[in-house]
Amino acid sequence: MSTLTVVDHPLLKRDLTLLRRRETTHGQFRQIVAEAAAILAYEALRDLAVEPIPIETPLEPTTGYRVAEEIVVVPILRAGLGMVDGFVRFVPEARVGHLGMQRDERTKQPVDYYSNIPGGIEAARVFVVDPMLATGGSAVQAIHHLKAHGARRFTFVCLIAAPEGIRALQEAHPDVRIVTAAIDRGLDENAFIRPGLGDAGDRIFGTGG
Ligand SMILES: O=P(O)(O)OC[C@H]1O[C@H](OP(=O)(O)OP(=O)(O)O)[C@H](O)[C@@H]1O
Ligand SMILES: O=c1cc[nH]c(=O)[nH]1
Ligand SMILES: [Mg+2]
Repeated sequence: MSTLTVVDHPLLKRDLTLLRRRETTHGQFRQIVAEAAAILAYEALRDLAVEPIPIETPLEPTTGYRVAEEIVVVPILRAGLGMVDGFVRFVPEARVGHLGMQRDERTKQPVDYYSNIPGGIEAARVFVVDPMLATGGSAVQAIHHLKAHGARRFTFVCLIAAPEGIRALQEAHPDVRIVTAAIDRGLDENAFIRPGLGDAGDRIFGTGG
């Protein structure tokens, strides 16, 4: 079974509180999502492989380290886009793929509308980012799609997960590590996470009225 990490950090608790609050503007929301994503990235990248390299300080030769793995970050559009900058600030060499998916409001099933996956993904560490893991349908389908492109090593990074989404993702893809800032109570009749933060995409981009 995959590992599930709930990142416990005081700044993340503060950020999540601001994201949940109704009165937070979309400008503030976007900035806070990026900051929270950076804190999550710090934890998600904890086991990144590094290799020793010889370097010279101004005083003498010594041994340094460089990242020894290919990294691919894949946001699930739209809302996942809000997490990319926070994530890649630690790994500027990462490639970024894009997967466009939108939940059908009636069926709650994800509908694919875009895919652009970088080559060489077979050997890469793939970090799929999306603020919300609700039913899990979007995450499950995204990872099926990436596996069909040859990807093998995954971490799914989100801000808020519902227990239903965690179960669905773990059942469909037991090999995928999940990193989240919070696990909420559950889904409502519209498959929205409660207490949640509302529609993440609309709140990041200022859409939805
Ligand atoms: O776990 P699920 O039940 O699949 O729900 C989660 C998905 O719903 C939201 O995207 P949405 O479909 O609202 O698209 P958007 O990012 O364009 O707003 C969210 O960003 C996830 O991708
Ligand atoms: O609570 C939810 C569920 C799906 N998508 C969101 O943006 N929020
Ligand atoms: Mg949305």
